Amino acid sequence: MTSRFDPKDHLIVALDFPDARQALDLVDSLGDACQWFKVGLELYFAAGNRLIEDLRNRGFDVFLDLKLHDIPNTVASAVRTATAAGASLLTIHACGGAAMMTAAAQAATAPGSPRLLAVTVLTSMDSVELAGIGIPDTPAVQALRLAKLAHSCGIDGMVCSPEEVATLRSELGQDALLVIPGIRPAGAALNDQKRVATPESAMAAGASMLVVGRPITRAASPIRAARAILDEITAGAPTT
Ligand SMILES: O=c1ccn([C@@H]2O[C@H](COP(=O)(O)O)[C@@H](O)[C@H]2O)c(=O)[nH]1
Repeated sequence: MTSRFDPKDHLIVALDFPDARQALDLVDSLGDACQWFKVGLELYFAAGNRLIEDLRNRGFDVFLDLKLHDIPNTVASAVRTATAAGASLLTIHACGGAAMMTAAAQAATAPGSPRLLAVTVLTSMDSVELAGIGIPDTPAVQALRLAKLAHSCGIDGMVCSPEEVATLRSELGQDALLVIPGIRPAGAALNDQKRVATPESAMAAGASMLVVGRPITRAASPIRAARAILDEITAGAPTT
């Protein structure tokens, strides 16, 4: 039996707020339109595991975007303690290398562990910024290199920009979990994002899930913005 496509399973709203009250006000304003919420560094430092528990108690799924990057032992230990928070997804930085990612993957085999996502090249970076940190390749080349490395280390999925998603999908196969920020509806402000695409084109290129922050959270009507993006997700999703 095939399960019915529901665009809510493919949209993660980034709760980039300085405190729990503002984050939960936004969540409340969306009603039941969205199922997944991302807690990043700003909100986690302010609200911690209690907010994750609160979101879970309301029936939502949580993506904890802490982008862990340290020596293997420290990252593996952090993955173990992060498991207690109850998030379903957790990020590490792929540029931490193979030993770090392998240790993280092993730590995430315990029951109740989140699925791990390796961040390849931040969507705010272009070739000039990569050159500035000593990487002469394009973001596309670097993202594919890091995604393959993460895959070989047993990491569940990858974060990349919409510009790389088609290549990663074809190289890593249908089972790879490709989670894509840098999403901007046509005409939306780019803010600090450099490698972007619309929700519809990111889905058509093979994205598993889209991460959207400001185009929803800073919209005059967050729920209207979220519904428009959900419609685009449906329009871009493969029909088979
Ligand atoms: O490469 C990356 C990795 C993570 N992010 C996060 O996604 C959201 C995007 O927010 P917008 O407001 O839609 O730009 C944000 O929380 C980032 O920390 C990313 O943008 N790029």
